[in-house]
Amino acid sequence: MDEKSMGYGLVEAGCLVVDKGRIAWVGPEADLPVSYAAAPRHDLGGRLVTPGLIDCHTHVVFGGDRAREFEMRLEGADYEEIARAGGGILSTVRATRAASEDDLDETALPRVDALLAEGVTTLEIKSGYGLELETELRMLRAARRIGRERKVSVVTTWLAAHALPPEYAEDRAGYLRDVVIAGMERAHDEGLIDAVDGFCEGIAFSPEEMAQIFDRAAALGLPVKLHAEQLSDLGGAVMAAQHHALSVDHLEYLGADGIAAMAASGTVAVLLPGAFYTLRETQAPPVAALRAAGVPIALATDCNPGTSPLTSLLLTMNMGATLFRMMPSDCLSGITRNAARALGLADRGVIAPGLRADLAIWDVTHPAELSYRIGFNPLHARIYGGEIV
Ligand SMILES: O=C(O)CC[C@@H]1NC(=O)NC1=O
Ligand SMILES: [Fe+3]
Repeated sequence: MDEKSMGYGLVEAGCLVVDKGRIAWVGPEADLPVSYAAAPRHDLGGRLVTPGLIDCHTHVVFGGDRAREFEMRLEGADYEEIARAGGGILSTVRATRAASEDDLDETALPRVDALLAEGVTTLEIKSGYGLELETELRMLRAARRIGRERKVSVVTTWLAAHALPPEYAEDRAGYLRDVVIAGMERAHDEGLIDAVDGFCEGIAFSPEEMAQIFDRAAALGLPVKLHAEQLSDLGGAVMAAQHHALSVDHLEYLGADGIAAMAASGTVAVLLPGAFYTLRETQAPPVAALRAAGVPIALATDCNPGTSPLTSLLLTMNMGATLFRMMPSDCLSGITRNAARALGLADRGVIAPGLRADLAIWDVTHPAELSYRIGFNPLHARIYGGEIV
């Protein structure tokens, strides 16, 4: 089977030139320009080279864990019983509010290291477990610190519109005004956020509430993205596309109007099979309709303690193929080119001259192995900004 015909864009017997952290040239070794003939060489032994992996949707910074809740669900407890027993998002909020920046950094690093071990070179990290200003800011400082402590690019996202905290149970408008919007302005002033997100769902925030937040984000020059149509179709994707969102994420219940709006706005569909799997959801996102409409499709771990305690983009690709029927070449694009697009990053995600030399080198005989194998990591080496790390 001709691998090129499977949409990988493979270059056989290829060669690439790295200069000052950027890709200077890429192509068949036989075509290497003479000017590079004397450059120092690393023989990769014919191994597969892909762009470095990009996890474009994670909640990897948080306090505590939800393992007991996992047991309760298996014992048959429903969402209400778990909430009454102090479970759910708000149990992570309590643990995160009680955690210092050091605690948040130290507990996130093992999760981040698991992702880097599979070739991740860019990582998106959201706030959203503070639901009050100081903790939201502390989460984001921990996220920025991870980008200094590890050879990885960290992109941060404001997600105070994740859930309504108990202290605002009777005052939604006050929470949006005094925490979500005022906090977004403060985080932006401190250079702590690169984008704004929200959870648009019956148990969280409405499209109308999210539109208020997105209007303010646009005034600050911040791009937006949205968790939408995960459990129902409230029209969040249509609203997000009307606000030129970088991406809309989850999308199990996305309808034709949302697909059309995303196609028109160039918004990326970020699919999160880890949450679909953990919640034992039965409604898969409309992958074929998204492809037919030309909507770029990305995949991400959605690493979070409640619905997707997943720290493997390789397993995420396998789930995208097996659960959502995506082709392995589309799964690979979903964690490279389209994931970069979901973050608004035009300088990575593809191996091309001028782009960052963020690369992953693999011990596989066929690119499809990256989606095919379950629980096996064939990474040979990770290259970040042109350096083997
Ligand atoms: O349960 C949690 O901790 C997060 C749930 C997670 N957040 C969201 O917006 N959708 C989800 O599945
Ligand atoms: Fe999420």
